[in-house]
Amino acid sequence: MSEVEIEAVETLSEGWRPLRQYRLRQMRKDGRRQSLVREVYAMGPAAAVLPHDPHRGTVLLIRQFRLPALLSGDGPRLVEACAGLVENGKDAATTIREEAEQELGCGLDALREVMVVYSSPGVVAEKVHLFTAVYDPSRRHGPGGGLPEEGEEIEVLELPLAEAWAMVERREIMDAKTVLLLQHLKLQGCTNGPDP
Ligand SMILES: Nc1nc2c(ncn2[C@@H]2O[C@H](COP(=O)(O)OP(=O)(O)O[C@H]3O[C@H](CO)[C@@H](O)[C@H](O)[C@@H]3O)[C@@H](O)[C@H]2O)c(=O)[nH]1
Ligand SMILES: [Mg+2]
Repeated sequence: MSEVEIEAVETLSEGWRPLRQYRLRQMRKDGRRQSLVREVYAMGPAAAVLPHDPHRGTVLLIRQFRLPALLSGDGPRLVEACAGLVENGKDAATTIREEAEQELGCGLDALREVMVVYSSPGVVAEKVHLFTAVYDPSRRHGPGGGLPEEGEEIEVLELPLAEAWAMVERREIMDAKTVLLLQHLKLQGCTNGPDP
């Protein structure tokens, strides 16, 4: 008998993404088995990128409407790294280049995958691929803004890395993937590293 046995799966909701309830048997460390019921929001992978200009020490971020943040007493707009859901058989790198075009109006140069993180592993199956990228101001060819037909209204922010980090400390940036990427860049220095 394996460590986890799923006995039944029920789809509770077929909304934007399915919400499923799992009934399972799980082995504890002492060998005893316990029955559990767990609900999981069935999200696929996602990707996020923090573009930085090593010559000017700046980063590109976005500000967009986020209902869950509003419901938790913040928002209604959060400052975040550009991000998107990985769909239609694309890989994370292709997805994030397209999202950068749509949301930031910017082409990306060297792209580096620095981490893969679960965004909320107790509830959501989503893994987020976190990238840094070098950008040059000459690659900013449009206003960005996202897809109005999907309700997106995205403001692009270009800030010195030090100012973005000060916003984390003032709790003006509270999105986990964005904090991780800013911290990574702060630790490694806003330099122009080679492609992997
Ligand atoms: N969250 C959510 N989005 C919806 C829904 N219906 C439509 N959408 C739209 O689906 C699009 C998703 O846009 P992407 O750019 O692909 O994703 P993202 O919102 O930037 O992705 C980020 O948020 C996700 C949660 O919504 C995260 O899962 C992901 O990691 C990332 O942080 C948005 O236009 C959003 O408005 C809904 O019920 N829920
Ligand atoms: Mg997005």
